Amino acid sequence: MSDGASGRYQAAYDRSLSDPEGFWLDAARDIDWINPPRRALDDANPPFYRWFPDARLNTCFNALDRHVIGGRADQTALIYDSPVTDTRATFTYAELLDLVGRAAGILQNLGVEKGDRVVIYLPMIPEAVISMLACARIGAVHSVVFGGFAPAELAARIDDARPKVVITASCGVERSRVVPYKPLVDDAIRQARHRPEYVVVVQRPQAEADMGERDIDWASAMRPGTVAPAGCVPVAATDPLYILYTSGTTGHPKGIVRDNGGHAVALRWSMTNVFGLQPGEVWFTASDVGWVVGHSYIVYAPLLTGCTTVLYEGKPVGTPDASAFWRVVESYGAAAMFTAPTAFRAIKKEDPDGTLLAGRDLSRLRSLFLAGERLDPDTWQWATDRLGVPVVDNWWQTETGWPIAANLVGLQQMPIKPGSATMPVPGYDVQVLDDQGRPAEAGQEGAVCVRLPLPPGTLTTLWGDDERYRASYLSAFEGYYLSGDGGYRDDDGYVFVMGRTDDVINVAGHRLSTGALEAAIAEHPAVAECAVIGVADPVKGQVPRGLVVLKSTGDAAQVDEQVVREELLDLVRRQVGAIASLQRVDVVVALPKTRSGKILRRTMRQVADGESPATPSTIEDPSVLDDLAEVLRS
Ligand SMILES: CCC(=O)SCCNC(=O)CCNC(=O)[C@H](O)C(C)(C)COP(=O)(O)OP(=O)(O)OC[C@H]1O[C@@H](n2cnc3c(N)ncnc32)[C@H](O)[C@@H]1OP(=O)(O)O
Repeated sequence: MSDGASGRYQAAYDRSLSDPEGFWLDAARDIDWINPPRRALDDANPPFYRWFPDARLNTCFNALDRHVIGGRADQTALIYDSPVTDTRATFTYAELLDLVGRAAGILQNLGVEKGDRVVIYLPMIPEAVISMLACARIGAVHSVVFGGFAPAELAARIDDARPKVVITASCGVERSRVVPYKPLVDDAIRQARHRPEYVVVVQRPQAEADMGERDIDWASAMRPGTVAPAGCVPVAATDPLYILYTSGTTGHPKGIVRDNGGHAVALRWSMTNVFGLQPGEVWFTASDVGWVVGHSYIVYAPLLTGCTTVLYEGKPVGTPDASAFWRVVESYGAAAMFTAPTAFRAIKKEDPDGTLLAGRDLSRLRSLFLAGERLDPDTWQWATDRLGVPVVDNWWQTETGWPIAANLVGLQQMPIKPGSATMPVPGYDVQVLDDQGRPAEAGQEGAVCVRLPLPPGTLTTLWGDDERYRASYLSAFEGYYLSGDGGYRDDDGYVFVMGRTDDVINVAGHRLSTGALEAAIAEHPAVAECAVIGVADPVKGQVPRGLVVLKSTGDAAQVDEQVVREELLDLVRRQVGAIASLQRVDVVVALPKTRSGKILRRTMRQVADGESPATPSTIEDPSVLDDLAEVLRS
């Protein structure tokens, strides 16, 4: 081990694995409990572990009420900064508590009770934060769906979560267009088998929505005096706080279940020990509340810590230019910022010399954190040179909810190695395993796994599907959580994560299933077979590319290939969403497959990325791959 992995970090890490009870019961002291935990881990039913099994709390109380009671009533809790609507607003802890209490009261009046689900399909507006906390306040389970998903994807989530209420807005505002959300919700409910009882609508002036019988106007319902604020409903630490859907290898999304108690303890601990933030400081995460980074580090962790959090409705470039982030950091005196590498690649492309930083006072910024996809060394170097603060890569997933590997600047900053997320975070016993499940040598690539039990705050199961949870994550290697990412650890124990080992792709930090994109393409009547692969892109990391084989008989045989290509691009946008837009579609004669019929997507991706992979020994017909090489490399 290098000096970097000694001292405070190593002591905390070792204790977290040798004495998880003591470690996490100590961390739990930073949370206000109704019944404090006497035990940390319940391991009576492996592989289903539960944290703080005898404790009760309310997550919203910890995020709001206790700060108001404890003297932060007049401190800004939330800053809303929206360059796309030219709006800025601030909410103190007392104001946010008042709004959340009223929103929770509305939900209760609509019959939402502890354990009921509420789907939230909102853009980056304060009502998104208010709605999440309102659910937490009454013990309801929220499921936020990213606004870039199309109605069919929203419908799949509605059918799985079976919400009593959907909360939406009349529209979202993108860089160059207004996206009406309400018609998308109406369409999704038409497509879904489950019928939510009510849709609560935040009307925005950029595009007002038509209201129907089941629709409730947010502003009228929230008017002071109209609704009694709801109090905090006690829940078990093991009760679900939220479901967040993520892409798996098939088209059917996986509902990650997060509990209340483990989540509150882990996020509060991470905010100070991983990210180095203290109560009262300003924190800026540029992501979306529809992703786990938004859940954990726009909403819950900063508010559980008593920080001020920035909710930014804009882009890194184009709203209005590549100085947008610097303006926000300067305006609010952010102590740290968190975003995805793709955002920095976009800024670097627009302003390679960082000229737009000139004259900006970023003196309060101590660190920049980047996660959501691999941080390439070039982008790390560019950000480090321009900002002059530690640029900290951290690796984690929707499933874990908080970092698995990071440079823990709050606990002990370690030397940075570009391309590495640094060391495993306390609580995570990270192991790289070879095909046979044996520990890989230092420097040898393998499957990045975490020995069970996972620490508090990580997924407890998949919503309504324990068996899929087991099959997806726990069956590859007995006693380990399979992350789905490949990578290695070097001689110093540093973790290098290189990318997915399955058919999940990462486009601009958005995790997408090639299966979902292929399902959309397969709906076209002229398509006989198809494959989607993620190919390297200098800004978005990866972009999806389609390869289709057309039917050779019947009406479909007469189609114009160019027309089909355009229809397929449109079909994917309509079925999955704009974030999944195919970079291009090629019509090919055949797709390379194994003798058992599995399409060789990984091999095609490697060829498309300019690599020369060995032809797999299981290939059915090597000439198919040879014939495709030119198309893939084009
Ligand atoms: C560690 C755990 C995790 O991994 S959690 C996931 C972390 N990932 C992230 O935080 C995502 C980071 N990426 C981003 O924030 C964006 O991609 C950034 C970098 C800002 C670029 O945004 P943008 O230029 O819009 O490109 P994009 O590829 O995201 O979008 C493509 C098309 O989709 C649209 N879109 C996007 N968001 C929405 C939305 N909320 N509602 C409606 N539409 C949306 C965009 O407008 C864009 O459309 P178009 O193709 O231009 O017509």
